[in-house]
Amino acid sequence: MRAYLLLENGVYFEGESIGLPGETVGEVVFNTGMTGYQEVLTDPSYYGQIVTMTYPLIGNYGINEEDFQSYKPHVRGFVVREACEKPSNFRYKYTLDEYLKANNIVGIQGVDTRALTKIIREKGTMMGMITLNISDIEEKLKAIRGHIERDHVERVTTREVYHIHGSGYRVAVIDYGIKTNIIENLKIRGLDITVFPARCAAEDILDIKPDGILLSNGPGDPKDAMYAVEQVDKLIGKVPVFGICLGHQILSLALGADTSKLKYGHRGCNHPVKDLKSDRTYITSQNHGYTVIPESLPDDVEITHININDNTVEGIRHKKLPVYSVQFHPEASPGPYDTLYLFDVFVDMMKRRVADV
Ligand SMILES: NC(=O)CC[C@H](N)C(=O)O
Repeated sequence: MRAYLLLENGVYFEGESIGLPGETVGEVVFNTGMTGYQEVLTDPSYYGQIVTMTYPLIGNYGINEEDFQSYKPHVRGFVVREACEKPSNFRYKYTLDEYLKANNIVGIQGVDTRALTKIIREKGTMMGMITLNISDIEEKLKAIRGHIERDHVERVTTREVYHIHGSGYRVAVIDYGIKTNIIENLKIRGLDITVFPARCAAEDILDIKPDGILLSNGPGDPKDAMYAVEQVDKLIGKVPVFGICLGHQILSLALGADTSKLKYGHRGCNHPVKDLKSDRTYITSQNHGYTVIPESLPDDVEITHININDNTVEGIRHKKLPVYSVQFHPEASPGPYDTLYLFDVFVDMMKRRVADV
């Protein structure tokens, strides 16, 4: 079946429908990972976005039961050059097309994803639509341009508080749209985990007497989650706080800094990030469209990591309090394990604090 990807500037691409044959509107972004499409599909941070993969063959190792980053796909739409119909992998359970169909995700293949990516790189991220016909293009452009969403985090956060028993330090996790592998990395370290919804109150978190607090990744503009910023502000200085991606942005806002939108974001598995203290460069997994403005950081907060490609802020730390965060994804999934040690830094902070008290 024929399908189209229509961009808000009127440019469109013709292709073939994959997944649910239908119509969908979202922010069109690109991911440069050569693998990891299953993790990308199910990462809640992509909620509301039509994701295009720049690697031309997607689905070649299928979809398995082990690599999901949440219980369902959260992308608004999926764009590929070629969707592989005959995957080959011992873990493979579903083809990409089967998985998209089973989860009502609209997709398109046969798109010149290189040309599409060049447009986004030149003009910046824009809204778009996957649709089965473009006969009434003006109407569709109106729908695309008028599409506004502001409650991304509330759509993906947990509804209820839940607990995962562990024998180690007690960690409160605020779920803004958390990826499974972040929880997995806390579990591996034996931590006792309580996960709270995004709209939880700081008092409820402090009630469980946590040894540390983790602020998760999540979708959308951090400034749409000012309710979260207000609560995090009350938590700073109480116990160690570790922020990842959206958690890093929310923490930065709570510390008094400001954020802005990047032209086309960082999404992929090979973004070089320099740890300014050790002077080492790590290869990181990234998925973000917003960034912390360096000049806006208060004096008592220092930049710990920068992106080597564009010098944007990739990590911060409070100079006196046990508070730090990173813009990239130390939990990988997809991507390299270079920065898993950041979870050990968190455990160390809790250890030192407990020893101090
Ligand atoms: N992965 C994330 O947590 C993304 C953070 C935020 N939604 C951004 O796009 O910048």
